[in-house]
Amino acid sequence: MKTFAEFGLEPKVLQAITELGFEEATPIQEQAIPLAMAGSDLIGQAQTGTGKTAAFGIPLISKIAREEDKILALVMTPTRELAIQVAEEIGKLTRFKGLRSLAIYGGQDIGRQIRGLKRKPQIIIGTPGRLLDHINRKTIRLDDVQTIVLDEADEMLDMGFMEDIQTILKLVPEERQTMLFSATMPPNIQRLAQQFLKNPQHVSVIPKQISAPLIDQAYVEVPERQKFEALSRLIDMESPDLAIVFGRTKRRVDELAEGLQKRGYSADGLHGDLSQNQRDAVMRKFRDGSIDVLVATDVAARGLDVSGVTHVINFDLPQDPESYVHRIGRTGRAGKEGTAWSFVTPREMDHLHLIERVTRHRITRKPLPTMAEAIEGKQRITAERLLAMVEVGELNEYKGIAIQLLEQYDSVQLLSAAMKLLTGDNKDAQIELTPEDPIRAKRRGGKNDIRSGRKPNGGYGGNRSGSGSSSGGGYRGNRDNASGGGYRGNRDNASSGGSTRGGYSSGYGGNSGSGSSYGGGYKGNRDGASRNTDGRPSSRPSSTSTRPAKQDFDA
Ligand SMILES: Nc1ncnc2c1ncn2[C@@H]1O[C@H](COP(=O)(O)OP(=O)(O)OP(=O)(O)O)[C@@H](O)[C@H]1O
Ligand SMILES: [Mg+2]
Repeated sequence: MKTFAEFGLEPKVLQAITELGFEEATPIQEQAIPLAMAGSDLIGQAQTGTGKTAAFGIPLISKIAREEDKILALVMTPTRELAIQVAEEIGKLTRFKGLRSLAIYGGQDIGRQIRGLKRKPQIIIGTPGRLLDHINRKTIRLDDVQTIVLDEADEMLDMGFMEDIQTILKLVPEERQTMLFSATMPPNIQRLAQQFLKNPQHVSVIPKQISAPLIDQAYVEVPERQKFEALSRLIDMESPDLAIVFGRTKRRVDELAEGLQKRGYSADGLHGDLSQNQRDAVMRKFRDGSIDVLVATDVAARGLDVSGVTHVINFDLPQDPESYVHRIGRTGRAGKEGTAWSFVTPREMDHLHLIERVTRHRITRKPLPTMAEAIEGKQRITAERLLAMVEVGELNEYKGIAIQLLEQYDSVQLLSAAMKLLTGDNKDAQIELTPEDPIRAKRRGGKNDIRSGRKPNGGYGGNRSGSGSSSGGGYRGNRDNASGGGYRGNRDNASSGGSTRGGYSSGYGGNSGSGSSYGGGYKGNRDGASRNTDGRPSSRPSSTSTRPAKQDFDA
């Protein structure tokens, strides 16, 4: 493992890295940083949570001088939340160097962004739709850009982004460095690479299993109508510090968040029909721990890095295996362990097996948590809270009444009653969810396969639904229809199981792990899913809440 000092970085950048607490480079950083510093175009693939952001961020900022007053680097991300997060990380890395960076994404007041642009940032991190908007208004000019990064490049390739990205890339000088990063690199990435990259170096730090090694993956077979009960038992049993629950559609997410709240959980929902203010507020609450459970569509599947996420629960399986990999990758990051659970309805078992095949990982079947396990889990938490309170002390005001009560009642009886009150059992709240259709496994490969190069984003034979051609804009790009009319490519679902450990050694301090194995190409192709870009309200059909929620992406 290399230390960052070995990369020949300037002191101010090194200082920022130290401040971030990074001691050693992760494998992707070790491989990508020297190549990127040397100016190569790059395709970088490494498991979720292994520091790809810094792998491109460090070289990118190293190339820019503080005195510059033009946009010299552009990072594109598929979602607004990710743009914000990457901008923050770049902000931290440039803290001592004093570069200016700005996040540009849909849903935020454009006037505010224009004012930000007047401060002459050298680095822009944005979602494609809003970027184009600024380009068209001439508030952003890309004539001087020297470095372009597509974070979650494969995701950005999905229809709806491809054209925007092509438009943007064509506006950037030919003489530039272009880098693509993701944990998954379906073969169709090659198309974009051929078009826009020059002799790219491939850096792949992917062991045999594509999912991150520190994630314990399990699944539960559960009929659709019992899923909510299963979820609430699972949360009780596991008592996650922070959990992300993925639902297939916006409606699903709304209903789940509301149901969980009614049952007394501290939960909130995130999807693309919320205003950006609402989205920001939910993310803020989740990051600072004022909610424990984030219920989300795939808008939260890619790139988000929230420390303390111990559990990912796929309430609905994702449509494609890549999405599974990214969703569960919200836990088990930076050398920490995590647990992923997936709910699979009996008719979705084939789909689960597809995910297992593509990710080359067996997902362990587990029984539905029993009521007894759920109660035990809740009581354990209550007892922990109670004991923490004893530790803190400062109970003098309560001691008088406690002594009085103990004189009159049995101590076990009293404490049990207090525990019951504290546990706050809201199990009576009846929660009814609108049922979702099961996800069906699609054949991967075949003549429509993207690997054949015939269809840019074809996915497994023609799944990807025609999405709403909504007024003005609709979706661009071809995208075949998919089953279940009106759906646009939903792709969530996921399952998980079995403890997979070992393999890749992260190299972050304090994490066991064994040699990183490089190279294993992973060949899964993914189906495309549609989504609208931001900054184009017209392309977002109204009341899409019952559709699979891919359009949440971007901006
Ligand atoms: N060298 C390092 N040492 C310790 N922690 C690191 C190092 N590099 C990055 N990290 C931390 O690891 C976490 C994950 O990093 P990052 O978000 O860049 O992962 P990623 O590979 O982009 O994952 P994803 O595929 O999910 O987007 C972040 O909290 C980051 O600060
Ligand atoms: Mg990332």
